[in-house]
Amino acid sequence: MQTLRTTSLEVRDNQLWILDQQALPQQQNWLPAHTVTQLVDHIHALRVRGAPLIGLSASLLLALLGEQGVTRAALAEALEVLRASRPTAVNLMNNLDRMKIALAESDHVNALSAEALRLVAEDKQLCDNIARAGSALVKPGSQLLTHCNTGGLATAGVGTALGVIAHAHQQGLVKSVWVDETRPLLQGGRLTAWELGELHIPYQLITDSMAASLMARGVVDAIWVGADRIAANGDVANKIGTYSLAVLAHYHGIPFYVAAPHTTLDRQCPNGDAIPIEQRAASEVTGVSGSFGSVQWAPDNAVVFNPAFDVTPAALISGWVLDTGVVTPEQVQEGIFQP
Ligand SMILES: CSC[C@@H](O)[C@@H](O)C(=O)COP(=O)(O)O
Repeated sequence: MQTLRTTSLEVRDNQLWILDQQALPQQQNWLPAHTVTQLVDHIHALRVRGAPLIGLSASLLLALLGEQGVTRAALAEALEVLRASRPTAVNLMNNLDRMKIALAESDHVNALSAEALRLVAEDKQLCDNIARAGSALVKPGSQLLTHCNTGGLATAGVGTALGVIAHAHQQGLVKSVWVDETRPLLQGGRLTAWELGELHIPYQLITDSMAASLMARGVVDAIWVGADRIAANGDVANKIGTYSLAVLAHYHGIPFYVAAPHTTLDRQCPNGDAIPIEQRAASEVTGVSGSFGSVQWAPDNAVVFNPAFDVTPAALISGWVLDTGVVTPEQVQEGIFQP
């Protein structure tokens, strides 16, 4: 396969490499993702993360394994192992459905490579389209708030919600960005803060619990988040804490926008209740770990509940900004996402 490089994925010497998103921003470590076991391990540990990126990494690895002569039966098995690596982000399943069709072709090796490269190129384009569509909603001088990480690290392009913010900033529309640190794994504090710094976009990092008081003070003009799955009724699963922001935005009369590519849509999923929510290890809540080591503050026997995502009901969303344009609440009510 040709050499390829995105912010956090690289194909070099016919092997896949990933930028370790758990070590960022203190360390920029490129790690091998040469086998299914390695990639699944990276995905579980969130070294590879973000809805679009998970799907793209899995597709590229399958294509590379095909080129290395792995049998069609073993590739089919690998595809299912990768599909099961994380349950909530539907981009993984949607991308792998396309890879499965390629795997069934007579020249499956070339078909897999072509499809994986197409998925990467498409994702880049989808991000650009989202950025353009979304920035038209940003008012001049805006102070925006975002949650988790939805930038170039999480996609093959400029990102989704963060892509909108970056594009709007280029147009001179953004005054500054409030970055939720995003407990428990700190994707905001580690990754979004780093990406905004690289892009020279003014930001202030806050703990998640500070968002309400900022809204009350009138210093948040709009909230922009990404999505891991959009159900047919418009309900959205995204990083835990997103729902709280939507409730707060509704109370304070602040627009709440979700930016995502069409690969995040699940028309077969009727509503948010049907979205599988990943539960994660207690250790993520009892302490924190990273390139600096790990710290535990909770008692050893602390009982923990740690859902990675929550569901924001469609009624709290002001607009779904897709690569195809902005979808309004009225259109969602009329069933635009229905199968
Ligand atoms: C463009 S990324 C969109 C979502 O995947 C993002 O908002 C999110 O919730 C990521 O969660 P993560 O657990 O870090 O993979």
